[in-house]
Amino acid sequence: KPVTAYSEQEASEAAIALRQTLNQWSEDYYTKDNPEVEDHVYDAAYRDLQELETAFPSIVTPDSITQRVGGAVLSGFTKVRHEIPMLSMGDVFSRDELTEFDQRIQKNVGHPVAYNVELKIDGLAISLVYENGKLVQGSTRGDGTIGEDITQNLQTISSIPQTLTKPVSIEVRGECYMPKQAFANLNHQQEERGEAVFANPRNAAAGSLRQLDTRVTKARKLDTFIYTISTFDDLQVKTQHEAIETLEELGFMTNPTQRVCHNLEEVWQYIDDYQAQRDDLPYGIDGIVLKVNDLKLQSQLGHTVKVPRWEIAYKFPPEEAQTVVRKIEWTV
Ligand SMILES: CC(C)(C)c1nc(N2CCN(c3ncccn3)CC2)c2cc(C(N)=O)c(N)nc2n1
Repeated sequence: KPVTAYSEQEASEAAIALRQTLNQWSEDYYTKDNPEVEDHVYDAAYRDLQELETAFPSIVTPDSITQRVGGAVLSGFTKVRHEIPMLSMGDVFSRDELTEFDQRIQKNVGHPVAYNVELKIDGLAISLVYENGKLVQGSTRGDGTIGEDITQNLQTISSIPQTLTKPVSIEVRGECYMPKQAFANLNHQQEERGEAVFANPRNAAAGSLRQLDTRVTKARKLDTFIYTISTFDDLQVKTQHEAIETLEELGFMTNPTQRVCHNLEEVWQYIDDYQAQRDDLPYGIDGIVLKVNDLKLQSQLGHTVKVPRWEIAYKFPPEEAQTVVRKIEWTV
């Protein structure tokens, strides 16, 4: 019915219902292959919500899906202090060094440990803060202690939930990256426009996130993999593997390749598996990350000024650029 036929109360109720439907459809769109509804159905409902919110500005809520679109042009980025520093990662380049790492851990804790092994996504680290399940702040890693507030830019990334499935207050961290195909299309477009091309997907992601015009960020097809819960609400999580499963349950995009390895043989297998698949992955990786899986052991091992003692990155040799470019078909 025409929006003029609504009372304010009816408009508010209709808007709430539309938001829930649109959020569900949007969630399905990014988590399932077969989106539940046709685009035109989604667009019609989106337009209905916009009409209601335009006719009744008082019913607009900050988490409404209509508020996600980029539109603000920021004058600059305010600084954000990370209460829990975003640590660096030790990295090694040989299996012998990985063995040394494992020996050091076993000596320290007095017994063999299981590792959660993850791909090292070649993007840039971000932090997301939620209060009662609502996104309140998003920031870059910066120097690990002071980052930049890029909340509005992060809100344009569809895989970052505006609202979690549970009203928890947590801080999470992960990697923001640009998929290889989006990177190829962007550089193609940059060339067409006579603008500078980006050297690699990580630079393209960084440049897209540090945009003062959020509409540009929105157009850049960025994505995320979240891998850490920094502050725990009353979440019952005992291992890194469970933490990532919990992140997925909360509505975050997580990387599906994580694997618990009970010894280094299983780690070598994971490395062989993913070094072989590297060129075919839709996103860039520059190695793998080993993390002591048991969270109590992690805190027992602690960290040095900059680096946790309980994790290590094993870096792959740089991939030859031409193989990456050759693999990707230009889309016009
Ligand atoms: C939580 C810890 C500290 C163990 C941690 N830290 C990470 N990083 C820290 C250093 N970072 C960094 N960035 C710039 C300069 C220095 N260090 C960039 C992220 C991780 C990055 C990835 C990834 N890329 O896929 C990952 N699966 N797990 C991580 N886990």
